[in-house]
Amino acid sequence: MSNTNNQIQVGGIILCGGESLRMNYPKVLLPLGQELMLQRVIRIVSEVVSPVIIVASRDQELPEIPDSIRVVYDVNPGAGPLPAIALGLRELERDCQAAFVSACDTPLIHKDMIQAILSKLAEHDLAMVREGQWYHPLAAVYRTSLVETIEEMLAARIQRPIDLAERVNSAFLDVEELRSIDPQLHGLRNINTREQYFELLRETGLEATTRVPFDR
Ligand SMILES: Nc1nc2c(ncn2[C@@H]2O[C@H](COP(=O)(O)OP(=O)(O)OP(=O)(O)O)[C@@H](O)[C@H]2O)c(=O)[nH]1
Repeated sequence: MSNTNNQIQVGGIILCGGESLRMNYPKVLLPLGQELMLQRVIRIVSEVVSPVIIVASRDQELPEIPDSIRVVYDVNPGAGPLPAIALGLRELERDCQAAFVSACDTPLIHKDMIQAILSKLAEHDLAMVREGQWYHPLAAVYRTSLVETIEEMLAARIQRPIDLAERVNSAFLDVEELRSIDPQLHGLRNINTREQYFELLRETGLEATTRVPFDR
């Protein structure tokens, strides 16, 4: 397992405190074969970085997760990704110089994509996937030293991760570059609706081994 980037320690932060409104079912608990969605994302992210922490909402149900995975809870539930990222960076700052940040709803995330993002960091403060005019702040690596800047932004009610990317020394991994290792960009595909979930089960062949918790 490699968890360093130019000799720095890189941890992982998985955000899972969203409301899952479009799914109308907790995404972290969605079965995918023998695993639940969050268990799968934890497994894959943990293959590349360590330690891995979860940022959750205090009242949400979580699946069983390995003892090595710490869970921290949103201070203001539903405040969105940037406060959750700040919380995760604070939690990791003693052990790590940077953290790979992921959503919990990108089940096809893979090792090669995470490593490609980490390799963009070099001397930058942040490395993020860019898709045309869109950015993927939850497919990105952030230095833990950014936490003060993020907290200042939040205090000024600036909440968009892209505003952070524009303020600091950022590197971008263009999706076209990513296509050389992941032509369909599976690693970025997020599952928000039941339709997308069923499509995923069909396309991956997981349908046969998955006990779906709601009617089709
Ligand atoms: N800890 C934490 N995670 C969040 C928060 N908001 C979103 N996330 C996570 O960020 C990722 C992307 O979230 P969205 O795509 O907006 O999904 P969502 O909020 O879960 O679902 P919708 O309610 O359908 O929008 C998911 O992994 C969410 O769990 C938050 O306020 N706190």
